[in-house]
Amino acid sequence: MAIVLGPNRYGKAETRLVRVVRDGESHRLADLNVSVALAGDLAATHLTGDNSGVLPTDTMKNTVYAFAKKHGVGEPEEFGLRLARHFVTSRAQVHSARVSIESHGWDRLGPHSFQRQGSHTRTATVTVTAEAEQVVSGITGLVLLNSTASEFHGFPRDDYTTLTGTTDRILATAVDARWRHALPAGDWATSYAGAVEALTGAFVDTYSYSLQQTLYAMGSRVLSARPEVAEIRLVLPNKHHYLVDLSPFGLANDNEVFIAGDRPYGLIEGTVTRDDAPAASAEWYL
Ligand SMILES: O=c1[nH]c(=O)c2[nH]c(=O)[nH]c2[nH]1
Repeated sequence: MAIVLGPNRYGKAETRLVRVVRDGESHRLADLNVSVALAGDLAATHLTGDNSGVLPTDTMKNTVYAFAKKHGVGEPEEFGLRLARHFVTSRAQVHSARVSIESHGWDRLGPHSFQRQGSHTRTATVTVTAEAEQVVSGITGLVLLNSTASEFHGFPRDDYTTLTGTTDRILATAVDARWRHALPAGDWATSYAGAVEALTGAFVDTYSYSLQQTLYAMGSRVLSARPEVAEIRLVLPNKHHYLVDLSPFGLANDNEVFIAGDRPYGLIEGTVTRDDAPAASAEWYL
């Protein structure tokens, strides 16, 4: 009996790329999850650890970002073909390249503001006792992004601070909001639609120096627009987008190519309330 190496491949999975195209004031967005898998003459590394034919998966990731800058993204099929052809034609050991792409769609809210397509969830929680009824409405998973008009600087530094301040960054979050009604809304559908419009409108309109500032603007806009809402609680993950350093490849990156971070993320939480808001039921505080 002989033991032999069967089919194998390797690559970098799930490179999260956000490419901003800055057409003057108006921006466009590509948001991809790119997985590369190469196959070919790869026996040596498996059998003896000889890596002379093993293009690092780190290089594959860099290629995704560099190509996004150099050539743009275009349709995912086009971007995938460009990458796969590159790996097959540039390395003799690589006989096959598979590039799989998930492309997340975004709807436009403004020149540099977007709402991710897909599901967000409307929520409603009512609490009834002999004394009172409380209605809490909400939304979760509403993903919003501004590709500019966001800065973060002026923060304190200590021995562990490495973050550099920025005057132009992507600001993105998945809105998780709950608001309690002071008055029965009468028309719950109109109330909900108006609250969501206020949340997204404030996100779009606020030139942001911190996600905390945006949170307060969003909460205030809901209270201003909807007299029936007494108080709103917002939980906003800061979905970080890291600027890719393309200088090793001789490429500039003028806020065009980003790594969409996964974890960890900042989590900004806050309540915006009316000073004359009626008392909440105990459940609101749990
Ligand atoms: O809007 C922000 N608020 C923060 O508190 C913070 N902290 C951080 O590292 N980046 C950011 N961004």
